Amino acid sequence: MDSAISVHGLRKAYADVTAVAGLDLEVRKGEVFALLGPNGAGKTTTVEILEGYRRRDAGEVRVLGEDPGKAGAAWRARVGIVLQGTGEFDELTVAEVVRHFAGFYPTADDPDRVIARVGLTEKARSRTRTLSGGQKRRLDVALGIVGRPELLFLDEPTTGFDPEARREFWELIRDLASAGTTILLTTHYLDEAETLADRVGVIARGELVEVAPPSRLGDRHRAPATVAWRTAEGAVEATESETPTALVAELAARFGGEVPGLTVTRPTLEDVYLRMIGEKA
Ligand SMILES: Nc1ncnc2c1ncn2[C@@H]1O[C@H](COP(=O)(O)OP(=O)(O)OP(=O)(O)O)[C@@H](O)[C@H]1O
Repeated sequence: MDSAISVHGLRKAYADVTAVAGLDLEVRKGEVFALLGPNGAGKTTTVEILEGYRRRDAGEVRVLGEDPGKAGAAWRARVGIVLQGTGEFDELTVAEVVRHFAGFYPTADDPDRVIARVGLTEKARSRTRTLSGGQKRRLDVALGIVGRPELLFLDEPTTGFDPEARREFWELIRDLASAGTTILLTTHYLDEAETLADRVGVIARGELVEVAPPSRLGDRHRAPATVAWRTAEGAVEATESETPTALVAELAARFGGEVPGLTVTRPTLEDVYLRMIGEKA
C-alpha cells in the first residue's frame, strides 16, 4: 500500500454550512503534500477528520491503513499532530513539556535532540509562558515530532514566524521528509507550498479543485511568458510570447546587445492559485 492517506467522498456539514462537500484525496507515503485554500474552504475540517478529532458525515477515510474515527492508541502513536498552542503548560519549562509528551510514545525521540532541532536549546529551561509567539510555535512543532511520527500533520505551521525562523522551519521539514516522514500541511503562504511540497491540492468550497506539483498547477509550465523591456524613449513595453527565447534574441538584435530593463516572467503559483479560487467563487 503506497497511500499514507486515502479519502473518497468525504462530507461534513455544521448545521446548514457544508464545510466539506465530497472530497477525494490521496497522499502518498513519503511525500510532502500542501493543502491550499481560502479562509473557510474546509482545510481544517478535513485535516481534523484525518487526525481523528472530528466525525465525518459520509465518505471513506484511511490514514496509515486505518479509519481515524475508530483507530486506537497504537495508530495515534504513529501520527504526529502540530496543534495550535499548548497554553495549559504555561508554568512548565520547554524541556519539561517536551519530556512530558515524550512519555506518551513507545519510541520517542530524545527530548534534548528534539528541542535542538526546533532551535529552542537556549530556551529549554524557560517557562513556556515567557516564549515569544514564534518560539511557542516551535514548541508546538517539537511536541508534534517527539514521537517520531510516520505521518505529520501541520496546520498553518509558520504563521507568526519571522523570516529566519521560517527558513529554519523549512529545513526541519526537509530533514523530516528526507528521513521518510509523510507530511500533510495547510498553509496560506504560497512560497511555503512551493518550496516544501511535492504536490499541492487546492480546496475551494469543500472540494478539491486540483492536485499537481507546484510547478505544474493550473498548467503553469505551459503558460506563455511575459517579456518586458524599456524602449529607447524609456517606456516599458510588455508582450506575451509562446517563444520568449526567440523574442529575446530578436530584441537583442534590435538593440544591438543588452536589452534595457529586460524581464521574462511566467505566472507565479500565486497567480494560478488566485485564478483558480476566483473561478470557484
Ligand atoms: N465547529 C464548527 N461549527 C460550525 N461551523 C464550523 C465549525 N468549524 C468550521 N465551521 C465552518 O465550516 C467551514 C470550513 O471551515 P474550516 O475551518 O474547515 O476552513 P479552513 O479552510 O480551515 O479555513 P481557514 O483558512 O480560515 O483556517 C467554514 O464555513 C466554517 O465557518
